[in-house]
Amino acid sequence: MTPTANRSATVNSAGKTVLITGGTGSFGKTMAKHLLDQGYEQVRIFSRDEWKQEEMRVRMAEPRLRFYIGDVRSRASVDSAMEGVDLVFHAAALKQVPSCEFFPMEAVATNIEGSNNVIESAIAARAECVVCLGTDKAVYPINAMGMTKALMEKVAQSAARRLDPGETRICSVRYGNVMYSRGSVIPLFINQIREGGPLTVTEAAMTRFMLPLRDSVRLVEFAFQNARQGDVFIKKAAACTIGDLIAALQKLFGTNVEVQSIGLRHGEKLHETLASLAEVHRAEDMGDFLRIPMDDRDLNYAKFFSEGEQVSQQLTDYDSESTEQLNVSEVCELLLSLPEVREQLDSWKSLTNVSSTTRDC
Ligand SMILES: O=c1ccn([C@@H]2O[C@H](COP(=O)(O)OP(=O)(O)O[C@H]3O[C@H](CO)[C@@H](O)[C@H](O)[C@H]3O)[C@@H](O)[C@H]2O)c(=O)[nH]1
Repeated sequence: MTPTANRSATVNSAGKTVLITGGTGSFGKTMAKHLLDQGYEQVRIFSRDEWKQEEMRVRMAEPRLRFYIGDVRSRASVDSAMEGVDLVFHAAALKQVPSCEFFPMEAVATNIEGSNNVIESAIAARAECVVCLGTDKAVYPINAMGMTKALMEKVAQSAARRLDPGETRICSVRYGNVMYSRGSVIPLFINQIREGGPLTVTEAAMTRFMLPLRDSVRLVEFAFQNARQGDVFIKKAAACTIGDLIAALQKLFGTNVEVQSIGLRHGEKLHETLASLAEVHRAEDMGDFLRIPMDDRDLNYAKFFSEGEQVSQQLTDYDSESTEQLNVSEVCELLLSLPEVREQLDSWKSLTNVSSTTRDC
């Protein structure tokens, strides 16, 4: 990989309309606020849950925000929100590993067919760019969530391959665990600490990439500013073990609650991979980001045979075991940079009168 400078094309937000599918989730809410701050003309939130939309409407009280009830599984409902849209951030998905294991066809319907609906609708409406939000679990996938998100990338690239220059640009991003996202382990552990334990650990040696929500917004923004047809972007990220995450939380909250081992859940990996060796080989190093270009050969493989790719022996997968590892103090620092964790700590301190904790990590 040869590093190139970060290119951040300046984006003219004036007069632009953005559609965010799954817009009431953690990513959607943060991205919507960011886009409004950037001066976008209209931000459309597309999702299934009217109550979450109502909450967001009241809390943000912003006339440039528009709400559309719909489901990516229904092309008609996507089409009705797509008219006049310039940029699409496709975040709607089934993301919980265990539930996708038990209901794989639901994951197929939302993550694959739903993504196809969003992409085809955007192309038909002549949108400028679609960014599909993916996951590290799509690389060497072993669970239904990762498999369906891997196929979302393939659907995006097959559409990208048939488009002409000047038509809608289709790209994807992959990221690892978003810290404090809904249903994820950090809010779960904090809750368990507040209730006096036990902390349920699957496997202390497991590693996960740790990405603050603000970095997922940066990644998506970087993607639409820099995407060429069919690209996949990742943001370089540090990782830590789940054991160190627990140690950091105990340290911050000044507790020593019992830790109970529950074993790996269905479809879990010990370590996650953001880019496979073959992808690292093709990737363009863009500073904090990697661009993985799509393989744009057509079906006529024979003519490329003599140019077959050689993968260097020195390269490895870009995974959560070999990336930069955070120690307990560094995990504390990262946790303290999250407003949600600081809020939890403040209320915990006022409840317990514990003055120990935090800033001495
Ligand atoms: O009670 C628990 C629950 C989880 N874990 C571990 O904590 C880590 C993180 O778990 P979790 O926050 O549930 O995330 P993942 O299962 O890794 O998947 C998340 O991260 C993905 C990106 O990699 C997203 O796409 C998914 O939506 C999101 O659920 C994993 O190692 C789990 O084994 C525990 O130790 N104890």
